[in-house]
Amino acid sequence: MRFTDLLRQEAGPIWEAEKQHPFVRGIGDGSLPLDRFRFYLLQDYLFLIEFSRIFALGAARAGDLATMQHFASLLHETLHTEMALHKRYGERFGISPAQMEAAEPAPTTIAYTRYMLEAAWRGTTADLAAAVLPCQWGYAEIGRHLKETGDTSEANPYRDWILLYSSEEFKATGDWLREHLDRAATESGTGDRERWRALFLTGSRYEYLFWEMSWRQERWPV
Ligand SMILES: Cc1ncc(CN)c(N)n1
Repeated sequence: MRFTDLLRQEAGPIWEAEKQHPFVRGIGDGSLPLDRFRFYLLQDYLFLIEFSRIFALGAARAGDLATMQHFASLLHETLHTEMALHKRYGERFGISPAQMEAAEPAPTTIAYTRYMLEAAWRGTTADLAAAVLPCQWGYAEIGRHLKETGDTSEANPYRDWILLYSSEEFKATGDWLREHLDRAATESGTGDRERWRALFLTGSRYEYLFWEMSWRQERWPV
């Protein structure tokens, strides 16, 4: 069994809780209140800016040209394809990209992005892959799940979200990160694999928390 399959198996209950989360279900059937999606959109825009820095670090750290190219294309996809989706949704809400960029990050957005950035900054490109896999692989899985079970008609305001995250192009980004981590796992000892396991599980929990934050429209208490 692939190392990343073992990680996915262990994180099963967390990933299932994500699929059952009212925010995710609401995207799927289009019932999510718009103010909750608007909150998510701004936080996710800020999230993606920090997320992009992680891929830039991956490119800088890469041990070979092919790995550098993969991280550079992940960086490009995030900055140009994913963020373009967010900008289009922003337009529908009458929010400009500059306003999105100036939004105040909520506690969970800061905690999650800094958690990943720290792992990427201190570790190897395999550590980086373990930390970001729950994002790329997780969104691809949720996107596919919602495409299969949800409403992708024009009536669903979140249709474009579902279509992007269920696309083959998006799935390929997570597939490559999995291969990168699996390759490292075959050449590493228990200590490394344990660290990657912890990064993957904590990342998965933060993914859940991000839905929860958006559902509750989390704010600083004081
Ligand atoms: C919180 C979160 N996690 C993952 C993704 C997919 N890159 C995202 N846009 N936002």
